[in-house]
Amino acid sequence: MTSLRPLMRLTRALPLRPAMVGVLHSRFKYTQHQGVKGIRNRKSFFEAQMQAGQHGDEDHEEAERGDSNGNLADMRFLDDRAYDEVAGGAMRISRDIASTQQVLILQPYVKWSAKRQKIPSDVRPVDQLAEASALIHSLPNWQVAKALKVPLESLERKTLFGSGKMVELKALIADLRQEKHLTCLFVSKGTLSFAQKRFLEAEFRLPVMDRYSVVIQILRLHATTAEARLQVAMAELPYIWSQAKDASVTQTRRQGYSLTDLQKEILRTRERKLRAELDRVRRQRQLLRQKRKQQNYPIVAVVGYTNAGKTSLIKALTVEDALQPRNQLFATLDVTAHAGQLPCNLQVIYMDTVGFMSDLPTGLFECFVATLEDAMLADVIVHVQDLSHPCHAAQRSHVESTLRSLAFNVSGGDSATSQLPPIINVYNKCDLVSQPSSDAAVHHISARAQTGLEPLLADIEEQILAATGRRKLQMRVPSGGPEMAWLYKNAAVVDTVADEAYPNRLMMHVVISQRTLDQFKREFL
Ligand SMILES: Nc1nc2c(ncn2[C@@H]2O[C@H](COP(=O)(O)OP(=O)(O)OP(=O)(O)O)[C@@H](O)[C@H]2O)c(=O)[nH]1
Ligand SMILES: [Mg+2]
Repeated sequence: MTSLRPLMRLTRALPLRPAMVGVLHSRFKYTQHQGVKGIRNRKSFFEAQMQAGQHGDEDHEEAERGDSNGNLADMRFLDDRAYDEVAGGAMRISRDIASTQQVLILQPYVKWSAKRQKIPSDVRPVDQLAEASALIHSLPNWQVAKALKVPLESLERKTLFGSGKMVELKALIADLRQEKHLTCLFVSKGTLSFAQKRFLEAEFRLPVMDRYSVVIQILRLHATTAEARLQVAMAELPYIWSQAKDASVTQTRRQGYSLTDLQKEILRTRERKLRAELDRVRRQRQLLRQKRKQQNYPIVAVVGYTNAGKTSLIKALTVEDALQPRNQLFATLDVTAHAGQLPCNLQVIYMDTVGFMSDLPTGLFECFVATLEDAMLADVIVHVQDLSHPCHAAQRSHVESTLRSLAFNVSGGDSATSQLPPIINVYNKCDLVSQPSSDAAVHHISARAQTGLEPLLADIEEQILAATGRRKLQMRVPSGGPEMAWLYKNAAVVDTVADEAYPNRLMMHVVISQRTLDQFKREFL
C-alpha cells in the first residue's frame, strides 16, 4: 500500500494545500524531451534567471551562513526552476512526484558471455527485476504496468535491444498504452548512455528512465533534512554532466540534449553553493561528533542493505516512537542518533544509516559517503541482513565490501589503519523464514516480532565493553554518600545491594572505564 505521508510532505514542500494536489496532475507534466528542446530556444528565460541569481547572491550568502545559533541555513537556492529544467532534460524526472505513472520495467541481462560470470550467482535476473519493482513501488502513485526480463548479448549496444526485440517491445508497448495508459519506461540498468536513451525514446515515444534517475526520484522524495536534500542535489550533478558529455560525443546537438553555456553556468553555480553549504553542515556534524565523544557515549552504528530493517531494529532496541520503518527503499537518508540502554544500564547511541544497494553508479553513492563515515568511527557496527530476501548472501557481501572501502577512505587511503570496528552480524525478518539458517555465528532476530533481541543486546554489550575498555566492577561505598551520587552520574550502575558485613555501606555493581575509575580514585581515595 502506498503511504500518503511522503505525498503530504511533498505538498508541504511545494507549498500547496492538499486540496490542490488534484490540480497538480494536470498542471505539472512529466518532463519530456520536447521540454528540453523548447528551453534551448528560451535563452532569455535563462538569462533572466541568471541575473536574478546574481542579484540574489548576497541574500544567499547571508542565508548560507545560517543564524548565530548555528541553525541550518535557508536553502531556497535548491528550488530553482532553471536548474529543474536542465535536470529534467537529463534525468527525465521532475519535481512533481504526485502525478500517477504507469511504468513498464525492463530488466536487461546478459545471457551468455564472460561478463555474466562476474555477477554473483545468487543475484538472478528475476531478483534484479524484483528490486526494480521495489524501486518503483517506493514512489507513491507510481505503478508497475508490467515487468519483464530481457536477455541480451551485451548491455553496451547503442540501441540496447536487437531489432527483433525492438519489434516485440513496440507491440507490447502499444498494447500497454491502450490497456494501462502506460506513461514511461524504466530500463533497470545503472546508467543508460545518452545515445541509448535517445534511441529508445524516439522508437517507443515514451520517456525512458534508468536506475540512476529512478533512485534520484526516490531520494528527492525521502530527503527531508537539510543535509539529505543537499546530498541528493549534489548526487544529481554528475549524471547531468555525463549525459551532456555523452550527447556532445554522439553529436546530436541539433536534435537532442546538450547544455548551453548559460546552463553550464547554472550547474557550476549550483555546485559551488552546494559544496559550501555541505561543508558547513559537515562541520556542524563534526562538532556534534566531538561533543558525543566528550560525553563518552559508546556508539553502535546500524548498517545494512536498504530495507533490511535497520530502523526497525533501532526502534525495537530503543522503543523510540518517532522512528518510522517503511516498506520503501531508501526510507532513511540521514545518519540519525538514538539513545538506548544496554542490559547493564550503560547508555549507548544507536546510529541509523542510509541503506546500501548494489548496481548504483558510484557518483550517486559518493554523496552519501560522508554521512556513513560516522559509522566507520563507531565502537561497534551491527550489520542487519534480511534473511527472508532471496539475495541476502549477495547483499551481505556487497555491504561488507562497501564497508571495507569506506574504512579505507576514512583512513585517508592507508590500508594499515583502515580497520573496521567489530561487526555483529544479524539476520532479521526470521519470522518470514520457515527454515532459519544454521549459522550460529549470526544472531537470528525479528525486529518486528521482537524475538532474539536479548542475546543480541548481550553481545552488543560485550563488544562495547571490550571496544571501549569498560569493565564491570563491584564497589563498596558509604550508603547515601557522595561516592554513590558520583557513580550514578559518571558510570553505569547495574544494581546496588545492601552489604551484609557493613550495615552503613552498599555494594554497587558498576560498568566503568579505566579513565573514570582513575577520576573516582583521585576524588575519593
Ligand atoms: N516481517 C518482518 N518485517 C520487518 C522486520 N523488520 C523490518 N520489517 C519491515 O521491513 C520494512 C523495512 O524496514 P526498515 O526498518 O524501514 O528498513 P531499513 O533497513 O531502515 O530501510 P532503509 O532505511 O530504506 O534502508 C518495513 O516494512 C518493516 O516493517 C521483521 O523482523 N519482520
Ligand atoms: Mg531506515
